[in-house]
Order: sequence, then structure tokens, then C-alpha cells
Amino acid sequence: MSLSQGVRVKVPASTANLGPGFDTLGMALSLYSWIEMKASERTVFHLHGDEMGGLPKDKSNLIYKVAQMVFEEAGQAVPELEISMYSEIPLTRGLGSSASAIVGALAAANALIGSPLPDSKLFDMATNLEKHPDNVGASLFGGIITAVWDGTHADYMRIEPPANLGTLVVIPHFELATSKAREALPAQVSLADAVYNISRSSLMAAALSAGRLDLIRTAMKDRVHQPYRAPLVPGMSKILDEAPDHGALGIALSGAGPAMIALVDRDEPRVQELSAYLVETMKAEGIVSSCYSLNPVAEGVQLLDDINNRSFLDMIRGEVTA
Ligand SMILES: Nc1ncnc2c1ncn2[C@@H]1O[C@H](COP(=O)(O)OP(=O)(O)O)[C@@H](O)[C@H]1O
Ligand SMILES: N[C@@H](CCOP(=O)(O)O)C(=O)O
Repeated sequence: MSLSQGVRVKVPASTANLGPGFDTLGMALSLYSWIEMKASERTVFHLHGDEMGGLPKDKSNLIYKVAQMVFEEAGQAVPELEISMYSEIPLTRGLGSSASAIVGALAAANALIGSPLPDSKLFDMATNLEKHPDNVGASLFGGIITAVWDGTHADYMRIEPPANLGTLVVIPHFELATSKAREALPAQVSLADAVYNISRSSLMAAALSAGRLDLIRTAMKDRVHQPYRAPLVPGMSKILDEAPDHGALGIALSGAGPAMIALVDRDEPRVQELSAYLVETMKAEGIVSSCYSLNPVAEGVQLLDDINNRSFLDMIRGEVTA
């Protein structure tokens, strides 16, 4: 790749926490953003897709700012950029749009200057920006990740998603900024609640590693963040209680919400019933929502090699199926 040629990356969305693994567990999902980055004479943005409306088209854009951090870290100056982006990841719904933007920008900028920074460095930079490693780890490495952040460095283990694991994601048609959903959390939790979550988060990671889908119903429960966020998402407490009786293996708030993610066995015959239950329960609370069947994806951010073969928009037309 050369500076004038530019680079393209494709980065997955993610769901964080998986219930008990607050700021720890994350899983990459089959919903994507694409970024093209080229050195340019002046900085210009081409933002495509419904999800990009309202984002800045100048040097205050997150993608530009993150790219400059990479160039600075690598000791190379690329002050002006032409950036194209298309995203199918809804903003502020709990599907890691900010993490995917950060990871996509880090990966594209690093590739543009010949990939001087290793993935471990990109992970530390991404976590430092996002402040928790769960979403960024999943978007960077793909699959399921369990991660630890000490304020400077992030360590992680990647888990291959079980072959039969699918998801249903119900996305309410309202925004909830992660910052607002974090403000709802208490500064301290009880020892009993800490034990409740540590035990379930550990069980969740082990069960997913071993493909023990039968343990998810017990493992996916949480007492550290969901009870405090429930007032922000009408219908959430009812859905978390009842969805396993409608065919979910387990269910949790996706990241900081307001989306909720049900883990399902792909052979589960009641998936349609579950989807209808999720949407109807939200509707009874006066909330319009959409329900998507998304798959865990094994691959994290990818560098695409077709930049000379077709335009950015032709590539998007070929890639987006929904
Ligand atoms: N492609 C992007 N370019 C610039 N900023 C983005 C992009 N994607 C997300 N963001 C920023 O991230 C914010 C959403 O992040 P957040 O509140 O953490 O929700 P989530 O990550 O769950 O979608 C957006 O409001 C926007 O400021
Ligand atoms: N662990 C974080 C995850 C936030 O994820 P997002 O997709 O909502 O940004 C939290 O729960 O606050």
C-alpha cells in the first residue's frame, strides 16, 4: 500500500459485556463499517449512508483525529486526508459504533503508512480512547474477547464463537449515548453483587470457549450495570426476565444499550416467536424497535485489497446485502 494509493478497511460492530462481563467481554457482530483513507492535498470527507448523518466533515471528525494519533505515534506526518466512510452500524444504540470507528481509523491510518504499529499497540490506543477494552477488542480481533485494561495496557484472550451460536438484536428507535448510560451507574457495588458477576462472567467465558450453550441462561445474568440502566430502557427488565422462556439461550443489554441482544442456538425453532416477542414487548411500552438476526463473526478489522479495482461506492454496493 502506498500513501497516494490509499487503503480500505472493513470493521465489524460489536456487543459489549454479554451480561455480567462489564467492560470485559465483547463479541464481534455481522454488521459493518467501511473506511477508505488516502493522503490528499486538503482534508475532505465523503460520508455515505443513513447512519452517518450529522457527523462532522472536518478535522474534528473522530476518524481524522484518530488517524493523526497513529501518524504521531509512528513519527510520520500525513496532515491532509481524503476519507470516505459508509456504515450500517447504528449510532448510540449499544452496538459499538464509536469503537468500530476508532478501530477502523487506527487500522486504516496504520496501513496507509506501511503498518509500523503492531496490533497490541493499536489495541492499547483504541482502549485508551474508548476507556474500556470490550468493544474495541472485538472490532479489532474478531470473535469473542475477554480483556483487562490497567489504564495503560490491555491484555486479552480471544475465544472462537461456538459454531451454533446466533443472536437476535432488538434495537429501539431511540438513542442512548454510552456516556449517559455510564452516568447511571453507582460508584460502588456490594461484595455480593461483585461475586455474583465475577462467577457468571467467568462461567460465560468458559462456557463460550467450550460451546456449552446450555450454561448461558445462568451465566448471562448481571447485577452490576443492568439494574441501574433498566430505567433508561422501557421494557428491558421484563424482556431480560422473560426472553429465555421464548427461546433465548440468554439475553442482556448490548453494551450500554438501548439495544438488547439475545443469544440463540441456530437450530432453535422458536426464533421467529422470540423476535415477535421482543418487538411486541417494546411496542407495549410505546417504543418502536427493529429486530435483526446477526451472527458472531470470527474476523476483526480487515484490510481490503480491491482499492484499484472499483470505486468506494461500487465496493459498498457489492458488499452491503441488507
Ligand atoms: N464514523 C464515525 N465518525 C465519527 N464519529 C463517530 C463515528 N461513529 C461513531 N461516532 C461517534 O460515537 C458516538 C456514539 O458512541 P457511543 O455513545 O459510545 O455509542 P455506540 O458506540 O454504542 O454506538 C456518536 O454519537 C459519534 O459521536
Ligand atoms: N462496557 C461498556 C460498553 C459500551 O458499549 P457501547 O456499544 O454502548 O458503546 C458499557 O457498558 O458502558
